[in-house]
Amino acid sequence: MIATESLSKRFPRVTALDRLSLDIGPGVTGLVGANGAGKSTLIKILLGLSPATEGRAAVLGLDVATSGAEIRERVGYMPEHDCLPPDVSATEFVVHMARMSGLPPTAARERTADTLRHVGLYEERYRPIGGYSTGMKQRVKLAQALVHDPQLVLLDEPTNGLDPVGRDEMLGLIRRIHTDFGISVLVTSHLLGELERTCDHVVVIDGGSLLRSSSTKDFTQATATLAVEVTDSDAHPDGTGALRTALAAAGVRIHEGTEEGLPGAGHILLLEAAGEETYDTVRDTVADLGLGLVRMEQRRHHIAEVFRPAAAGAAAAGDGGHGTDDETGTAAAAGREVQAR
Ligand SMILES: Nc1ncnc2c1ncn2[C@@H]1O[C@H](COP(=O)(O)OP(=O)(O)OP(=O)(O)O)[C@@H](O)[C@H]1O
Repeated sequence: MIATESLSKRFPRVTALDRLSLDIGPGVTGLVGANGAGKSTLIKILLGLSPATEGRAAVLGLDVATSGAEIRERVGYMPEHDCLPPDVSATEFVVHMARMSGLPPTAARERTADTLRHVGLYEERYRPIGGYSTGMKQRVKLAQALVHDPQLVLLDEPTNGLDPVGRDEMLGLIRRIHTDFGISVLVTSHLLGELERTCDHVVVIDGGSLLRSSSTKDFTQATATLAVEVTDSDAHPDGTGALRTALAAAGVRIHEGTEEGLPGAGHILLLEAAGEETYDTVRDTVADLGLGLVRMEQRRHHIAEVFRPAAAGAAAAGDGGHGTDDETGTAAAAGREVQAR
């Protein structure tokens, strides 16, 4: 779908993209990076709207340097910033955009009705956009990107300014663009966590350079790590410490990593699960010590944790689904930590 080779964009005072090489296939791909990481610059180059300083890029097999118009015919674009005319209705605006994309009048009206219904704006479609909420405006921007039935859409920060409910709804819509219509998606965000739920593949950039590109599954793969939390007792006022010593004596490997920032951090032991018998060893050891077992669960990575220093070498870092803040840090902060290692 998208391929770049040593792509750079230099402005007089700043390098927005620095020898970026990417290969993005079909499906939903997240492009994550902090403000200023170079996401919007990359999108503008991919649309043929802004020339690269050096390197090459192709979208749907078309060279961005020579085939900008053909690319824009086949690709939808949802810009980051508010760019909607306040005095016209969603229907008028989206029909206009469909006509601009080359659809004949009847097809433009039909596609507009279908697309506005898909983004959940059917009832309000005749009201002027100026009276819309941020969430509704984002939906209009999404509708105009989809109306000409593109093969690929580039969505620049579509969840910007939305409250948590609006953000979840937008992420659901984005997912369905691919599942319902087979349209591939490149979606940018500065929030690592929201891409984890929405994307098949995640690309992380910082300072215009590639930090990592891999499937969401690889980012978040299940690890053979057990998290164990126990109560203290009169005999063992530091239950966690007593369990640590006893398990180490029983030959269980204990990870050094902790779960900073998570509820119960400091009381949770992270162990290597060598097999089924590790579960039995933990259960028996907890019982022998007379402690209460609060929980024992296998851990998964969250994307954000891939970038935490504590995660280095400790596949341990992770969360079983209770309380990791999906928005922990930005890609840039994360990236700097990665680079620092
Ligand atoms: N036309 C321009 N002239 C000069 N510098 C620019 C221009 N466009 C972008 N930049 C700079 O290039 C860098 C990358 O900007 P870009 O907008 O691509 O980042 P971004 O990841 O999309 O961030 P944001 O989410 O804030 O839009 C920033 O330092 C920005 O200030």
